[in-house]
Amino acid sequence: MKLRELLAAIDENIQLPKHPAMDEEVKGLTTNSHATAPGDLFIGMPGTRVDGGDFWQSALKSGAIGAVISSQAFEKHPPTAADCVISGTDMPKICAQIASTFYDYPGQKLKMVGVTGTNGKTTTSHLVEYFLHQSKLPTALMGTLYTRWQGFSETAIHTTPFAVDLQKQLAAAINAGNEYSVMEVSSHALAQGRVLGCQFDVSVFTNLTQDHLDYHKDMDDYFAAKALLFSPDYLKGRAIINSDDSYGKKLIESLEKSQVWSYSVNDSTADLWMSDLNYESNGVSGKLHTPKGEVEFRSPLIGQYNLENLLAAIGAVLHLGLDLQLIANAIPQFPGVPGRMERVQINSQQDISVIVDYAHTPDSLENLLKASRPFIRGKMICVFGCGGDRDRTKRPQMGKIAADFSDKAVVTSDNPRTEDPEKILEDILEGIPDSVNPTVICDRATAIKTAILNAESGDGVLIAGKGHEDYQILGTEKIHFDDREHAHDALVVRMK
Ligand SMILES: CC(=O)N[C@H]1[C@@H](OP(=O)(O)OP(=O)(O)OC[C@H]2O[C@@H](n3ccc(=O)[nH]c3=O)[C@H](O)[C@@H]2O)O[C@H](CO)[C@@H](O)[C@@H]1O[C@H](C)C(=O)N[C@@H](C)C(=O)N[C@H](CCC(=O)O)C(=O)O
Ligand SMILES: Nc1ncnc2c1ncn2[C@@H]1O[C@H](COP(=O)(O)OP(=O)(O)OP(=O)(O)O)[C@@H](O)[C@H]1O
Ligand SMILES: N[C@H](CCC[C@H](N)C(=O)O)C(=O)O
Ligand SMILES: [Mg+2]
Repeated sequence: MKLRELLAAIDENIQLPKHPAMDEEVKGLTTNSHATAPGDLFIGMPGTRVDGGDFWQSALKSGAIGAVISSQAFEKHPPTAADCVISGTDMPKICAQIASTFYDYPGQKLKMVGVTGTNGKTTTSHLVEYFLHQSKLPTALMGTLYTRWQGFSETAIHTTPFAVDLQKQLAAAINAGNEYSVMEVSSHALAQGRVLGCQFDVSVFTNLTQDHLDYHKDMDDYFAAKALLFSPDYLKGRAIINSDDSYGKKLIESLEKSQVWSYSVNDSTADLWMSDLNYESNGVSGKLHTPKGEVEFRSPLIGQYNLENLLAAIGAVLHLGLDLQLIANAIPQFPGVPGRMERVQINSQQDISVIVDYAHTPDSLENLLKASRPFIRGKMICVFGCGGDRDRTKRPQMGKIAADFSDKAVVTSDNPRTEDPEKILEDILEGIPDSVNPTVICDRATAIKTAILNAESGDGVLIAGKGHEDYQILGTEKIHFDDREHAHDALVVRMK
């Protein structure tokens, strides 16, 4: 596509330069001046540290045929007539418009499900993917763990990719024969307009509890970002919303009634709800009521929160036309999600249960501990930490929750990033009452080993915070680290 045609996609009133590059073919798009290849169009994005537009000269030097940048960057570094530089004001929107046009509007062609909320996005989107696959509908999944579809899987860098990568991946998904896409949409992505240009047939809201207050000003600001997924810019179909959540209720009130299917674990006024509930140590069973009929099912997923994820996913796929009985029949075989309540079991003689889980917020940690209690005969030992360079206010809260809901808290490092790991531990310990005596071991490998070796027969060791992650970020370095491997090795030593 020629640069002139591509820029016509921008709905802002921009001034196009009289430059021969305007009639050149654009070979690719980039938002990173360091990764610019000859023939690219460089899009300068204002970030939290710098304005990418300030680097247009470097991008042109690397072979970009042109650059689209913010008006601030344009004024700061005015181009000459020899440079093909265009300026605009709403850069996220401009970037999304260019990216979706360049990749031929994949976000409008696929049937799209977007899942947002503080917790449960990865689990819910895996359930949606699973049900669509059970119905033989080719589906792409994008989220925290990976972008994948049949025959393809790539580890994700962000939960929600930036616009250029996102549109490129959606186009690749279509090329590979996919008709559906289910994606986690983070609040960062919504605040930064990463998914503009996508039209969602279903938008799901799981819940809103504290996280990311390093990035969002306060909870209202955080909620406003999440709520964008339900605005006409994004949502073209059905909103599936958790009405047991207070922010979910608020969201429902802001939307047309006919647009929403609410879900609740026990409120019969919701569109999807459960009766005859029976929580068991290895799952939950009950009768599901939906706008498309009623059905009984048994789910292998533990805890009320996973039932909520299931209701959200069922609502989404019912709206897409899947058969309710087929869904109910498929639930018992759901294989689970890596790093979510994942058991580490080395053999049948193992005398303690060990579970790795991605709980890294106050709410998810509390949920994990409450949901695990019924199937642990002995004491519940919770190994956890908090990420560095992220919301600090959740640290003492998580400390208090671990103290309140487990029998032994083992406080350790998560991903310290550029913070002093000992300082993060201090922040966590501030929330732990004086009457409680936690074990504090900064080195995560040692903490896991100590917890597993000191546990008594029948105890349960819950290792929270990193789930599927196979790395630890220390400073700016990323080392290989997998909770499951460390737990496995410690169990081998224990069972010798
Ligand atoms: C807060 C946030 O989203 N930050 C992202 C953002 O970084 P930033 O705002 O600091 O970017 P910046 O350094 O100011 O640069 C701005 C622009 O200038 C460009 N640039 C910069 C320097 C240069 O020399 N040349 C150049 O072109 C950059 O490529 C960028 O496009 O843009 C970077 C590059 O595109 C991202 O890698 C970075 O993600 C950071 C690493 C991150 O950790 N993000 C997390 C918080 C995140 O997005 N998480 C959510 C999930 C949250 C959840 O669990 O719900 C996610 O969707 O993954
Ligand atoms: N619906 C839910 N409500 C509360 N907690 C949940 C819910 N679903 C999962 N959890 C807990 O939160 C953790 C993370 O779950 P999941 O990965 O599905 O959420 P996510 O929203 O994708 O998280 P992230 O934003 O970090 O990608 C799980 O390991 C579990 O402990
Ligand atoms: N998506 C989450 C990941 C947190 C995982 C945890 N292990 C940490 O490093 O804090 C975030 O961006 O806050
Ligand atoms: Mg996720």
